[in-house]
Amino acid sequence: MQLHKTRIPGCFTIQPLLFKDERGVFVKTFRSDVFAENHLETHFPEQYYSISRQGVLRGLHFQIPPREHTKLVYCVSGKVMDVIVDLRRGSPAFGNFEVFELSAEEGNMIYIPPGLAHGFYVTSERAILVYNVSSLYSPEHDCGIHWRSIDLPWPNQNPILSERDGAFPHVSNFSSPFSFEGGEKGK
Ligand SMILES: Cc1cn([C@H]2C[C@H](O)[C@@H](COP(=O)(O)OP(=O)(O)O[C@H]3O[C@@H](C)C(=O)[C@@H](O)[C@H]3O)O2)c(=O)[nH]c1=O
Repeated sequence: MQLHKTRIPGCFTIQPLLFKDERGVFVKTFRSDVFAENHLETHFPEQYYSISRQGVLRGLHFQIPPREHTKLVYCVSGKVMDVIVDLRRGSPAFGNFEVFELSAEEGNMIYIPPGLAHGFYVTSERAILVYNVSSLYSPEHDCGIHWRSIDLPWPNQNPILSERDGAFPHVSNFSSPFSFEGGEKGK
């Protein structure tokens, strides 16, 4: 399992080992010892996955304080263009975004600290994304910003969206409740 820093402090890409043989592939997606050694979150009380078809865009989502959480995200079928945006006031990367390709073939993962918005666009025929989150779902704290309010290189300007995602505020109308403490896990 290899961890790589991104340009957004506290956000990492993680490459697990892929054991391939004639049967297929074996992938270990979480090791609490490796995460603890790297000062990453090890407590993930909820896990879930979504299945989406090509052209679907989900995001850009986050839970606000006091129910903010870390997400560990990976793709077990297909591939997606995955994006994060730093919403932490005082962060050296405040307002910046990063774009990654997550794919079942690569088995790569992204570790997203609290205060980052997350979303993705499905580039394969179908994609299954798995999430581990460090606190329980709270509908009252589950928020988002509009996907088009950040200058992201979306491959499609007319994606398949949920009604909720289409109604999220523009980032300029969103008063961020997140601040960068400089002591984020993984720093
Ligand atoms: C996220 C979530 C949703 N739900 C419910 C609410 C709703 O009825 C249904 C589908 O929810 P959504 O439309 O929010 O699903 P979706 O748009 O796939 O939401 C996800 O988007 C990506 C980008 C993320 O980063 C995830 O953390 C999550 O926010 O599932 C839960 O019960 N628990 C949860 O943890």
